[in-house]
Amino acid sequence: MSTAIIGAGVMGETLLSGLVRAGRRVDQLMVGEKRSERARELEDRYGVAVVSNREAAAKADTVALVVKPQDMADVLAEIAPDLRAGQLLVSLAAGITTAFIESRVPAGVAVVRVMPNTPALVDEGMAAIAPGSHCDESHLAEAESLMASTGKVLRIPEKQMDAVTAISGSGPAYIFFVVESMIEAGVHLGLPRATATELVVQTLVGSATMLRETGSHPVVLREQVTSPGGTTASALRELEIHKVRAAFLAAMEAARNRSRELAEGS
Ligand SMILES: NC(=O)C1=CN([C@@H]2O[C@H](COP(=O)(O)OP(=O)(O)OC[C@H]3O[C@@H](n4cnc5c(N)ncnc54)[C@H](O)[C@@H]3O)[C@@H](O)[C@H]2O)C=CC1
Ligand SMILES: O=C(O)[C@@H]1CCC=N1
Repeated sequence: MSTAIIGAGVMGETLLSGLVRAGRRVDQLMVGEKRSERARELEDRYGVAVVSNREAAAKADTVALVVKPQDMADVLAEIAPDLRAGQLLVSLAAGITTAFIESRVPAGVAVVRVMPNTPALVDEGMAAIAPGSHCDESHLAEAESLMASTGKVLRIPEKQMDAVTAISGSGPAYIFFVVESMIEAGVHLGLPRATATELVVQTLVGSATMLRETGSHPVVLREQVTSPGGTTASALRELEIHKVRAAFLAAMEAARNRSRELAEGS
């Protein structure tokens, strides 16, 4: 089964590298990429064939669309003449609905909408997938196997996709923001930057591993750290006073709303 990736920026390369690591034959992969210097970089790095979008659409069994949401209509208009019924089109773009895609491609092309995230680069990705209206189990299973090469995959109804985008799609950026803030705070407290960085990163990895391995609720894990009248209680009080919880709610609502707007092409 050959797979084409159209749009090989950050997320397109993340998918490509994951497929290569998972053992997909490079001669069964191809890339369509607008920027020629970027195309050459990928040819050099992975030995993958870079072809025109139309050739990719005509030759591949599965076509992954990894261009920006704002570029999706143009790419679909370009490749629609080369697509055929039974082919699988997987869109990784935020906001873009399966209905948007289905209305621009030949009838019978199966469409799956995916929301991946960048930890896929280290095979710890979280991808959610939702079927379009001409999708059967084999199409969904193929999309699942594509994304499973870089991490976990969850099947969801498409109506949850904007909320999922706000959580796991954009989520790594929130975590990196928290990490950056904690490192800066460590430097303010007088620690060398390298020390602060090592402390914060390992604290993050350890806490994430505890969440995954114990399956305990985060409130339980937080309470275990919070000694009565101690340091953690003092810190958490400040986080509440500064409305960090409310800020997360507002931030994720903004991301969800932006995902909805992207569907309208803005
Ligand atoms: N970066 C991330 O963490 C995530 C990104 N996504 C989605 O992935 C998609 C791509 O995002 P990024 O990789 O971050 O953006 P990017 O800007 O790094 O990559 C987009 C690539 O598409 C190429 N491109 C644009 N028009 C093209 C055309 N007509 N034909 C061929 N290639 C074309 C660009 O040259 C660029 O290399 C977006 O739709 C985004 O919503 C989804 C989840 C996470
Ligand atoms: O920021 C964005 O629009 C994309 C979608 C989710 C993560 N990055």
